[in-house]
Amino acid sequence: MSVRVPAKVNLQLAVGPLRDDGYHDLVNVFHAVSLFDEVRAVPAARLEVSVEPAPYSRVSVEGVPTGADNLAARAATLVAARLGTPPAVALRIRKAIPVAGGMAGGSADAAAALVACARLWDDRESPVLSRDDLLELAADLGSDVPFALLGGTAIGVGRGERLTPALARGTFHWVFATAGGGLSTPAVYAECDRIRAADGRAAPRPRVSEDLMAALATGDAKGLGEALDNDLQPAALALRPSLRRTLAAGRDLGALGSLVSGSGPTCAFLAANDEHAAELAADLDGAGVAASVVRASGPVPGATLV
Ligand SMILES: C[C@@](CO)(OP(=O)(O)O)[C@H](O)COP(=O)(O)OP(=O)(O)OC[C@H]1O[C@@H](n2ccc(N)nc2=O)[C@H](O)[C@@H]1O
Ligand SMILES: Nc1ncnc2c1ncn2[C@@H]1O[C@H](COP(=O)(O)OP(=O)(O)O)[C@@H](O)[C@H]1O
Repeated sequence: MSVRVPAKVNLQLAVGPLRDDGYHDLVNVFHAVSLFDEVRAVPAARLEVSVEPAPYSRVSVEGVPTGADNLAARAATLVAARLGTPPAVALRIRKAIPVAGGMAGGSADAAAALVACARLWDDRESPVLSRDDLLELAADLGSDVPFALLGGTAIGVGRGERLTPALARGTFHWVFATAGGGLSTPAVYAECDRIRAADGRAAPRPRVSEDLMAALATGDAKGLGEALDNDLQPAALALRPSLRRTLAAGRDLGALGSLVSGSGPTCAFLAANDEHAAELAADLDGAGVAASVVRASGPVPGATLV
């Protein structure tokens, strides 16, 4: 059982105030891009996890847990518990999504494991677990996991787990600049709170950008580039100042828009078309402002059996 699952970039990440439960209310416009992890689920005596870079990928998998705390292993355990079966599976993860890069690679692997294990253990004719059940299990695993199941382009509210698909026309072409070493998501949210407190600014109520929605609905890459917005970006830049140079290089090289993806440190650049993306990727690579440069397009579907 093999499942392919995409990375995401956040087209808009509007962060509201810190809630009592430690999370922030968001408007999170997710966009799935064609950079894929693959999770293979093979029946085994007990739960096992292995993690390796995907062929031709330059992703470092150092530090990714291979025990019960791997998000894919947690997903398998949840599915097994719901179906009353032992979690007897070996999960073979091949990563092309940067680790701790703000592209939700761990969440992607969790979504892939949910789909693979449900397929392995659930009744094919009359499944116990519906699509909604899987979305619920996904939300228990993490705020970004439901979107990795859904894919496409979608607006997430609440913690980011309550999704509505967004109308999007055509294909958008992206270039991603990865950084050596990740950023911790909780640390970036905490830095965002700290900066806001120091500025004496109350967090505004998050709202969807109308300009962004219009650009998506009409397939307007230039409009989309101008509407990209991430409230976590100042915090990511404070924690990793070198990203300023990366973003500036992309802008100078003619990207239609640039931003830090989610909590970073991966930077995303929007190109006008495929050819422009190829040029931009080569130029960014030459500028020496990133650990690696990869191209991808979106939207693409969520976790899919292959
Ligand atoms: C920032 C975003 C943007 O899509 O993604 P990444 O850049 O990490 O991929 C997400 O909000 C990350 O979602 P995810 O990585 O699933 O986070 P979770 O496991 O649910 O939460 C990890 C921690 O992030 C913080 N968190 C997460 C979501 C949210 N709405 N408010 C928060 O404050 C909390 O400190 C929480 O303890
Ligand atoms: N399958 C997995 N792949 C990647 N990281 C994982 C996985 N399971 C658990 N983790 C842990 O989650 C952390 C965040 O991973 P990731 O989802 O790649 O980043 P981000 O939240 O920035 O998108 C990693 O540093 C790692 O310790």
